Amino acid sequence: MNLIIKNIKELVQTETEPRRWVAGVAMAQLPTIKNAFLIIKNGLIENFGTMEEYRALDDRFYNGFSEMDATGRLVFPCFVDSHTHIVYAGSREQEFVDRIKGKTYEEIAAAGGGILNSAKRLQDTSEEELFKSAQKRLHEVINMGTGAMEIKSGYGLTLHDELKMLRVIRRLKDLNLIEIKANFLGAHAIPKDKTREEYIDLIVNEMIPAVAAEGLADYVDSFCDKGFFTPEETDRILKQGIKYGLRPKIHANQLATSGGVQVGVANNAISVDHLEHVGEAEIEALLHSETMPTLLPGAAFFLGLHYQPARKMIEAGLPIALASDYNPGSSPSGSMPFTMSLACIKLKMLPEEVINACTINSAYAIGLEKTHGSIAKGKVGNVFITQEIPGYSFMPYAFGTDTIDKVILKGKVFREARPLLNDCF
Ligand SMILES: N=CN[C@@H](CCC(=O)O)C(=O)O
Ligand SMILES: [Zn+2]
Repeated sequence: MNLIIKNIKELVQTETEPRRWVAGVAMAQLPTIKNAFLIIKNGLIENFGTMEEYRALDDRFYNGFSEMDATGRLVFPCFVDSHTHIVYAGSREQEFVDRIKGKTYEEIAAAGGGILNSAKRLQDTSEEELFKSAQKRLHEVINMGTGAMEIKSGYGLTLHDELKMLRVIRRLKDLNLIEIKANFLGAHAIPKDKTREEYIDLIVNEMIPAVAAEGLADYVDSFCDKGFFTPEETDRILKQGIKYGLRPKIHANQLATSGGVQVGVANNAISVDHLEHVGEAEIEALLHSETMPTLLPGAAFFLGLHYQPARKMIEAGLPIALASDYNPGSSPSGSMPFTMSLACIKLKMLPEEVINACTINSAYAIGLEKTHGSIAKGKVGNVFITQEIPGYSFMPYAFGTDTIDKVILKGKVFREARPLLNDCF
């Protein structure tokens, strides 16, 4: 679809020179254009600039385009959510209540709850049912401004069920307008009926070759953490994934200083995610890498863990990406606006830093920095228009408030304007 958005109060995250990511002090710089226009043609960003520049254009080229007026509103590139687990069955609010009463996430997992609880439910659920519930979650997050995402397997834990999850992800990819990357997370937990050795052999010898044979995944993951997979086990799994064309993208250092960051970097992971436990050695390893440190403050918030040392990382010169970690156990929300608020409030990141972390840097974390994550000519026309708000810092400031008015995917309106509650009176 062809669309012109005019009179934009501020067009956020504009880009004229391609960037892979932004790091260190540059994270606090956010390019924007005030009083702007944006043109989307055949689903791609065709042009943008000031309204003055717009008036100088020859409008014969834009005959027949739909028009929108964004007076008082900001336009952002859609968020890229680079870490989710939205294919799952059932929910885990009983564990939520158990944690309120004092149990820890690790205690619940060790007693057969947690990931194993979700795996049991997923094994008992058909592919069709899984698809329907994941599709609902996908629509939910698009309405909150997400325009590209990564989805993991990891609640199957058998060859049959891991493939079932990945086929659901493929179907989501095929049937939706947003770009989706699939991550094979067989190494999420050890199932009860297998020893560690048996299960890791299964991942390496059967699951990875089968996933690759059907072309079902872009990435290979491992939950490299205390009580889950060791760096040595992770290294074996990642190397086998690489052999089968899957780039590593892993869970690391959520529960302890696990060695996950180093094993990820050593295997050229595209990102290492969570990072509650990060010290000098991890920062040093990341500084000399092409690996995007990805923070998931929603999981730290929900589990009551201490927050990631974002300031220390940025001051050391690192880039940071942020993602929702939408999953039933540690982050049952896929809201990128709330992720931004948490990162500002708890990680002490600036609004400019969180916007960079949720757009261009998270696009890099799923290999989409050339097509998503900024307003640049030729990139995919996935944008959202805000309600009338004072400026971009209002979004993370007004936590929990729905500040989005419309979501546009490839130039098509996905979410129509919804009045704010105030407008109803
Ligand atoms: N940390 C590992 N995996 C998920 C949680 C999975 C679960 O508890 O179901 C996460 O990213 O937080
Ligand atoms: Zn995760």
